[in-house]
Amino acid sequence: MASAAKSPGRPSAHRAAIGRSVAARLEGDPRITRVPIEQAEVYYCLDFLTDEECAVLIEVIDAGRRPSTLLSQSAEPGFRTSESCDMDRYSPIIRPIDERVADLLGLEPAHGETMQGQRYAPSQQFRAHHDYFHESEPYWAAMQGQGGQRTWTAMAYLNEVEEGGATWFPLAGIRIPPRKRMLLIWNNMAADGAPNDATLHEGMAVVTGTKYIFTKWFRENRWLKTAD
Ligand SMILES: O=C(O)CCC(=O)C(=O)O
Ligand SMILES: [Fe+2]
Repeated sequence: MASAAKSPGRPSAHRAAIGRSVAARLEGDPRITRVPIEQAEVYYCLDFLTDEECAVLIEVIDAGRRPSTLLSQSAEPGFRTSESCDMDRYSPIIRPIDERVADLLGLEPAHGETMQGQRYAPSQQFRAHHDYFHESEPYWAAMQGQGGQRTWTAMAYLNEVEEGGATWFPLAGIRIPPRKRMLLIWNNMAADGAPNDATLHEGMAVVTGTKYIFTKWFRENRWLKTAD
């Protein structure tokens, strides 16, 4: 997930096809709006969650939170200071939400990694990074056997944040302030199926309040090992 490498990966017809089919599904959904930028495919769905779902998800995150981790060993201190929580996809609370996200995108739930909750207290942040894997990094060999590249990201905001905590895409030139119940969705790949550098994004530091989100990353192939 380091952001410095020059060539993060090669074009892929398979990923390009996933990109086209998800984009077509999102474009055909009246609840979804595309952010008007050319550099990347970014969409949002305003009231994806109910207030009740947000409240329960926050409880789950608070009960299971631990310091967030990074794949890349080379990140500087302070790069990702939030707390995270792996959410049990088979729990009666998480499963329907998890499957609703996959259905919205038209992707197999089995391609989705475990949903991750994130909590940011004041000053906590996740500095600019890509969600896709850099295919020149040592971790890539292992990732290929676990579903391959990350294609789409879906991220939900679970509360209003008093100040700070926007999701900033510095290369695409957009800054999304947290908005309770909203799902933000983007394609980490370019039209040719190669990683899209313009999807670089940052979870900006929270200034006042606490920020809760969940993140759902989808792989190009099946991520779940077991039949479900
Ligand atoms: O906190 C945010 O707004 C961004 C989080 C993020 O980029 C991630 O979890 O991959
Ligand atoms: Fe991210």
